[in-house]
Amino acid sequence: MLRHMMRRLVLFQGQHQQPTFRALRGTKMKTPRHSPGLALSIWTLSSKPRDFSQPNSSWSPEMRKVYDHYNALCATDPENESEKSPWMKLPSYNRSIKYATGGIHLSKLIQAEARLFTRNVKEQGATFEYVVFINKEEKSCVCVFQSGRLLEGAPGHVHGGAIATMIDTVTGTLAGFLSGPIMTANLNIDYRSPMPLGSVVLIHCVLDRIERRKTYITCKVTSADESKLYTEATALFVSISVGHLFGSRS
Ligand SMILES: CCCCCCCCCCCCCCCC(=O)SCCNC(=O)CCNC(=O)[C@H](O)C(C)(C)COP(=O)(O)OP(=O)(O)OC[C@H]1O[C@@H](n2cnc3c(N)ncnc32)[C@H](O)[C@@H]1OP(=O)(O)O
Repeated sequence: MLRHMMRRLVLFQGQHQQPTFRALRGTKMKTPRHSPGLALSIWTLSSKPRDFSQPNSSWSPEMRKVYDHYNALCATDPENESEKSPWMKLPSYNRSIKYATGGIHLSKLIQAEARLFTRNVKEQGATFEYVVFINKEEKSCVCVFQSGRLLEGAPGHVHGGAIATMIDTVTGTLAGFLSGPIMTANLNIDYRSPMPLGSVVLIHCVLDRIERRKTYITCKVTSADESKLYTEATALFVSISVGHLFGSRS
């Protein structure tokens, strides 16, 4: 049954689509088309998992302020309803499989105890608090990230591995949004200044280019007011078939 359901995963290509999923009848898995168009993966069942990117009591006033700023950009102007905002807030689940409609059911069948690295601690605010906003027209995104006390590296500062995790997550989210199922093939990071623990930073990512199965993303991490540069990175994601994750490359 599981194999049958996995076979029904297909890719959906369409400019300016909201991240909703649609039942398709294809039985063969397809690899994504490699244009900068937006691509989303789909399953056939439907259900709504918990969105971890909603504001919570651990958020500092600064985190809330920046979130409110980008959230407002997502709203459609009531005086010009025909013009939809290019910005959208992405939901955030505790397993990537849950992005697919029906994924909440599959997540109970496939390694039910597994959790996304960045969403695996119950205590709010202790590790990674973040929200990703995508700009569909610019093929870019901004992540508002507040680091928690359990992410310490150098005293009082965020661990470089935690920063790398967030860069991988946000560049990977943009690449996945644009190109469908992908895996990180290469990540280059320059740490420019130490990031204070507990601070709110912005992770800005933009599509550099897509070449065949390769999606290249560039990334900058700055302070919330964008005056200070913390980190710069480039990332390469390679499109995969779902079979790549389940032992078959067909
Ligand atoms: C609304 C929905 C939004 C979506 C919302 C999703 C949200 C969800 C949140 C979580 C987001 C987390 C994102 C984290 C994602 C990981 O962290 S993934 C974990 C870390 N990565 C891995 O474990 C990958 C391990 N490596 C592999 O599996 C394989 O090496 C790869 C990367 C799939 C490539 O293997 P392959 O498919 O056999 O491809 P291959 O033919 O070797 O290479 C294809 C092309 O890529 C090039 N290439 C491959 N590797 C490299 C490399 N290292 N350097 C340079 N070039 C390379 C090749 O030269 C080739 O180039 P061309 O010939 O086309 O020019």
